[in-house]
Amino acid sequence: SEKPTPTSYNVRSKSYNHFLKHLSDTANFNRTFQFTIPQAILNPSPVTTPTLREICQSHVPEHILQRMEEIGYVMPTDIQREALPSLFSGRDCILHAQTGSGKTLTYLLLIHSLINAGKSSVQALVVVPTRELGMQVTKVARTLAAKPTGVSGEQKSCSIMALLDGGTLKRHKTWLKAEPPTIVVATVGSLCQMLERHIFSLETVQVLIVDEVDCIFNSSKQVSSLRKILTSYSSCNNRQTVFASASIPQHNRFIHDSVQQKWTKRDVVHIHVSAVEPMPSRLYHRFITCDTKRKLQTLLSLIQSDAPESGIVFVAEQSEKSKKAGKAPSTSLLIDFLKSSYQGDLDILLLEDKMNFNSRAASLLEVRKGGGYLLVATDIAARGVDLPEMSHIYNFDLPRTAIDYLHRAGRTCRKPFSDVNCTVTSIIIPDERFVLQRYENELMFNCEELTP
Ligand SMILES: Nc1ncnc2c1ncn2[C@@H]1O[C@H](COP(=O)(O)OP(=O)(O)OP(=O)(O)O)[C@@H](O)[C@H]1O
Repeated sequence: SEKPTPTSYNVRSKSYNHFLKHLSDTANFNRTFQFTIPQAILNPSPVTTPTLREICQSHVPEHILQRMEEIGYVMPTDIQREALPSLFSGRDCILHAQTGSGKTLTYLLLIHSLINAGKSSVQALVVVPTRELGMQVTKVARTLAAKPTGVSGEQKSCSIMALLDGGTLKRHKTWLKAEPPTIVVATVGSLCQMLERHIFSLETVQVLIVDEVDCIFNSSKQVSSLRKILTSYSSCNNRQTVFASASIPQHNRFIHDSVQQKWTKRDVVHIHVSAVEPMPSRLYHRFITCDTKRKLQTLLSLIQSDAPESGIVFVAEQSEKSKKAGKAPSTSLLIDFLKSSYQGDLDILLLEDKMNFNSRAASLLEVRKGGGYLLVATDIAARGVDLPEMSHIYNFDLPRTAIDYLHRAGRTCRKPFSDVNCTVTSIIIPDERFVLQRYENELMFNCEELTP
């Protein structure tokens, strides 16, 4: 008998349709080639998109479906439409789709199709790379699990624990002993600590999600812990495993490794939406060149002329060399400069790795209140954080890699079904033009030059 092998689906994007149209034009013009495109591709019969309810109907409990609609999730995004049937069939899955495409709701609906809130055991685990993303996933999960308005009933709603770096593990220990939560959202470090101390086990976990999986596998600090979680503390045969990210470099290699290393089962399915368009098409990319000394002033002029609804100014983390030289970090310089020179209405906030956890949480709480702020941040804000009001991204320092560019840019354009355009502007020195060009080639986008 044949062994099942990984499957890869590429969901056709707009550009691919353009390509087909081009082929068809060429074929009609140059008939001697007898080149025909099947009618089913050229004129596909109109298909009505099923609603999220229709996709989830026989899998997800009714109160969750009601709640989902109450929040405003009615029609599925592409990744939800493509992935949910495979997920409900029980297959392990790699969710690979643009930033802001709705991967979180996709895996939360899977979780609700599998868990039983009446049972007192940890049944679902979501592993994330940062505390910030963990806080956000927990919030979305709790919002979805809350009782819909007007529904009283005796039904027990599931409890969700956030087990994140910087939290008080003592309180979690008591909670886990008294009544284990149904879903745990955890950062790799905190989870491993709990598992190593035998405070809880993954024996009862039916579904394990790893969000921003490439980010975790890229970090030498986190990778060995994640391997232990996937293979020593649990087995892929006893759970359904889902990996999610907008970027999975060398994904064929990654899928191969996932099977070889037993992170997933052999028949893992790779669902890749918008394979030829890695970033949302509503994003407008620009760059402006100036010398290092003019960067602050250039940023200020841009902010004043753009008047963003909300924006993030991304700054590189301070290098060891600069720290040793006793220099102030760029984040502090930038915050001081903006506070003293910016005359507009936006609140200026800071989010960086070296802030203590309470200050980080306070900054995030502030930005989640809605628009009207300018967040100066390191790449800690670049992964997964969902701020739907965000209209402008400024790369004060160019990201280190094309993948980092993609995730920074992806903090905008986060309203599915919206046609509002958002802008990413990189402030570069002349030598960096070549680097930005490389990102443009790799991510297939076009960056327009602004003249000062
Ligand atoms: N079916 C839907 N209808 C309307 N809005 C949706 C739907 N699904 C998700 N959203 C909204 O889309 C936004 C982006 O979703 P989400 O944070 O899950 O994106 P993501 O794919 O995880 O992005 P990233 O890769 O950046 O983490 C959220 O504000 C979410 O509420």
